[in-house]
Amino acid sequence: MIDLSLLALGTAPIDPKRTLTLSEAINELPNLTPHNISDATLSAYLNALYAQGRERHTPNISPINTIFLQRLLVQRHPKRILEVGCANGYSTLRFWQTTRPWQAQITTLEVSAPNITEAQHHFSATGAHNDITLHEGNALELMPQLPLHSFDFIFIDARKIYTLDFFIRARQLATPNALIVIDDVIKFKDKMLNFYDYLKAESIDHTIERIDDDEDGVMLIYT
Ligand SMILES: C[S@@+](CC[C@H](N)C(=O)[O-])C[C@H]1O[C@@H](n2cnc3c(N)ncnc32)[C@H](O)[C@@H]1O
Repeated sequence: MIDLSLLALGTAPIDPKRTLTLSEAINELPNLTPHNISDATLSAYLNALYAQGRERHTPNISPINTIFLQRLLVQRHPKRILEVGCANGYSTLRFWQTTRPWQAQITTLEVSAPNITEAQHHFSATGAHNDITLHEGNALELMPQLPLHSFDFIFIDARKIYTLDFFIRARQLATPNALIVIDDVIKFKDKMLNFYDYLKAESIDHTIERIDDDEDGVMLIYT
């Protein structure tokens, strides 16, 4: 388990109990250009987006996983991030929130049309659209079209049975010394057994971080 006391980021704390609805959060956006959205306002917006996602059973990264990933980003300062599977854009916006100080560019891939529409809406509402590029379609087809060796942080969180296929493509897109993070590797291990077999067969070093008690865990692979 992760020691919560180690996770302070120096940003507004995540309070998943905050009771703003998403429309209230949108109304709270200050009358500034979206790019100037404050971290506290962005946090309130994202807490509301997360709460709405829970109601709709959107499988967003959990609050503790969010903090874990944000901490990784702060440690590694990636300049070009690739995400496979953004759903409503929650995790993408958390990545953006964290990397705004050094203006990382984020590319995210999503296949579901309703999710694409929703994510684009939230990227625009927060002003993140200048730093986030959403490619629409099947990541298995999109990834080979992206520039090789160009992403220094890659987060894989799409259809679990294709984890091995995403990973093989991700390795080709990763820079030297990149970090590839694969979500849900404990909870859905049975859906990615060929991926585990591949890691073993290829002797690929990996570590698994157990994030919370419901068996949510991420795998970290350094290239
Ligand atoms: C677990 S959700 C992503 C959640 C998001 N990362 C978050 O934490 O906010 C998985 C997403 O991957 C998308 N997806 C599944 N298979 C995909 C594929 N082959 N290509 C692109 N997106 C895919 C789904 O439509 C879904 O929105």
